[in-house]
Amino acid sequence: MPRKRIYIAYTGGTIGMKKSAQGYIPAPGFLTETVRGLPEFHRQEMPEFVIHEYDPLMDSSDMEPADWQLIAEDIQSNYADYDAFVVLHGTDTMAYTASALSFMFEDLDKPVIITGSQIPLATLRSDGQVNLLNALYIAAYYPIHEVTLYFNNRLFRGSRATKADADGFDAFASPNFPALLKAGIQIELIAGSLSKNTSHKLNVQSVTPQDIGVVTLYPGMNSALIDSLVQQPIKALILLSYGVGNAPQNSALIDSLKKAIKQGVVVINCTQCFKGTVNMEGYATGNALADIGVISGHDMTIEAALTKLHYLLSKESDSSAIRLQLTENLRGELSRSGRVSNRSLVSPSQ
Ligand SMILES: NC(=O)C[C@H](N)C(=O)O
Repeated sequence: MPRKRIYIAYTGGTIGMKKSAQGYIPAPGFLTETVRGLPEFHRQEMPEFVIHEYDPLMDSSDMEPADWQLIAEDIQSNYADYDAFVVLHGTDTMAYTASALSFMFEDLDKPVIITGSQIPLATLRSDGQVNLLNALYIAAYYPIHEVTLYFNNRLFRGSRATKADADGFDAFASPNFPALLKAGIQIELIAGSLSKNTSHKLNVQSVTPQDIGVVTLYPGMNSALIDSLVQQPIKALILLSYGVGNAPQNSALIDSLKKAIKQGVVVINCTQCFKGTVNMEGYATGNALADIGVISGHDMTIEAALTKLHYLLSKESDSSAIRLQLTENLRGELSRSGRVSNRSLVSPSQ
């Protein structure tokens, strides 16, 4: 069997960084040179690969939607020439990019795996070598045709992943969906599928920056804070509520949200809990939100909710289409399928 060909897009992040007086910084050429010197990467069993280094290399904390667009277009322009794609990326916003790319790639039928490391590849005890080596191996021999995130021996669905540990090697989790694959002594497929999705042509939906508010509720929060936020020219507001989607039964807060929804702001309710799902029918405190037209974010991560909003607000101009698709399962990002209660579709003018 001919060796698979993999395109590595090195965008930046710790994996290729070098120590400087200001701390770790990305250094052009350094990752490519390091990989060239590591014999495991060039064994006969490994796929062939090319490394394309971005200019400038970025710490992922500096990334913006324009960078998601750049990565998507880079993969699109190399799509026909490679069997799979590995994106080397900083860990800080890796889950945002993974979610964004999941939505932007429509009809993806090749693997796109995002990975990186907590310690630079060229540093002793780095997790970069195993992460990159396994990502390449899995892309070649266990091709799962979706956007995924590989870290610390697990492959996650991109639209389900979240950064879960700031300084540990087990830095990512997928709290509401099982890992697609686990790499132990054996490589074990769990929730992933090796069957091809489509034979359609890849379509990349562009995203443009969108003004989106994100608010975490906390006991004693002054509703004037929400009121002042919804006075801003925002198109959507992600409310990180308590438990299964509850907010205080404070009439000033409900009135602010109601006013925003009337003005066309899409308000989506995600839980601030690490795991679990929103169910606004559960308590009166959640019901009050559903009644005014707040949309359930179900069990989406905040990364998925934010990037899905970018995707939908860039693609659609009709607000009821946006509201409907937010509750639908587009890329495996939420557990509930298209079934939605009519109340969550109350249009802003009603
Ligand atoms: N481990 C890392 O890659 C963190 C780095 N600040 C980044 O996100 O680019």
